[in-house]
Amino acid sequence: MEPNIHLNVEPNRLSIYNHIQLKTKQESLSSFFSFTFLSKPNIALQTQDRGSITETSPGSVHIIPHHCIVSATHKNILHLTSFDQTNKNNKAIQKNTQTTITMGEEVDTAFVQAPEHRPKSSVIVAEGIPLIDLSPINYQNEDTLLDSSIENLVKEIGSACKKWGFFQVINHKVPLDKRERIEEAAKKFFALGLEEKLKVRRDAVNVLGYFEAEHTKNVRDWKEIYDFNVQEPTFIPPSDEPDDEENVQFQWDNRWPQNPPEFKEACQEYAQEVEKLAYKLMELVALSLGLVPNRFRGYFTHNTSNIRLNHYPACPYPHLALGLGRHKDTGVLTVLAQDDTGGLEVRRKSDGEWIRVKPIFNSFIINVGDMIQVWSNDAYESVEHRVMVNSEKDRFSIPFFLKPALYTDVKPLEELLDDRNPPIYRPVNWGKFRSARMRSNFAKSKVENLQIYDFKFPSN
Ligand SMILES: O=C(O)CCC(=O)C(=O)O
Ligand SMILES: [Fe+2]
Repeated sequence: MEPNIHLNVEPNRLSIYNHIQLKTKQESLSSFFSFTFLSKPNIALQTQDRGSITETSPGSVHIIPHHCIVSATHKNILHLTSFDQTNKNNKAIQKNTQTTITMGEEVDTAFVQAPEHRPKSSVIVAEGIPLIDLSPINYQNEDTLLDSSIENLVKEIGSACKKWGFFQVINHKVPLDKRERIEEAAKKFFALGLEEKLKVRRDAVNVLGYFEAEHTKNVRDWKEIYDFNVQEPTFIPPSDEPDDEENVQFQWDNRWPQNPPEFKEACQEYAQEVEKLAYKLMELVALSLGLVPNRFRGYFTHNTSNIRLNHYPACPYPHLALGLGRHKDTGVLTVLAQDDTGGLEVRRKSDGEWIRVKPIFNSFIINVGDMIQVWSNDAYESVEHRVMVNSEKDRFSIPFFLKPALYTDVKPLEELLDDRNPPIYRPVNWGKFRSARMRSNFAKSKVENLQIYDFKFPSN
């Protein structure tokens, strides 16, 4: 019987990658494929029976069993021959079917990280970031926290902020149903066709909405996002000089999609709950620095806090790209809900290793942003983190970014300073800092974007 090659070409949704399933018709053990690669290397061959992957080089020939999946990470011209070997009267008969196919788009180099920033194949999860139980604050009815009964909790928060800049919390009082509702709404939104999502696309003027081309440190992230602001609509500009160009640059209105219909409500209800948690955490942070619990409250009257919905699609080259490149959060504090896929990595302060944050059901990941670093005069540092992608599963996450009013001049807090601890930062105008950082997220730019250390006084 003549063997047949069945080609089943399945382009990836982002159309960067092709998988081709090859099957001989009769699937007998004596049928094989032979491949000749005429173009670039980096085809992965995966035989379904053994699941092994072989890297190949141009021009090589591979004979493999009757059923396999070929994945190309570069544009490849592939000459395929399938043949059936049967032994008739001790004579090998070889019947060939030949096909030539072109498969795989080029890897889009915009997504490719420099070798030193690519994910490692081994992942460290051993000693994770601290897990903190917030139940002690749930017994308090007062508006602001009372120091005495939560001494240990305050210590735990302080030490996590110092050592890691990151921790996870449980028993946080954000209702699970509200979280599940926004997670569902996010999934439905991202599942819409691109044309639909582009109706609420962010641009250089409208800074909120959908965006699929975010760059971190000049490399494109493997993700799509949707941003909305928690507080609408008062925006008091960064400076009161009417001619200051920072004042007119951006349009801050939320841009709600029509679909799914419950999207806006799900987002707003969740935002209220997670915002309450963020303020409680700020009280704990204040206490841990020896400040009065409501020390930070005033900065958030006209806050610019926002929520981001992140969708990281499965990626055909997770060894080259990142869902989100290494970065520090610019705001005050981040409260992040990640799903059960995993992928967030935190730079361990003690040795610079990347540590994977293990997903824990119904927990939140909290991290210190650049503004706490400045207020605390470096007692608590904003720590680098990044997101790995994988080739099998999409990942969703929802960070809430607590951010002050645009006009806030953030500077080391007087109460924390003395002769031995002089201020190491000059004031950072939040609105201007944020604008400068946002401009760099749209596309590749020639200069490294503004960082918080640019505000440090020169050391002698
Ligand atoms: O998706 C994540 O786990 C992290 C997201 C993040 O770090 C960010 O959006 O700033
Ligand atoms: Fe982040």
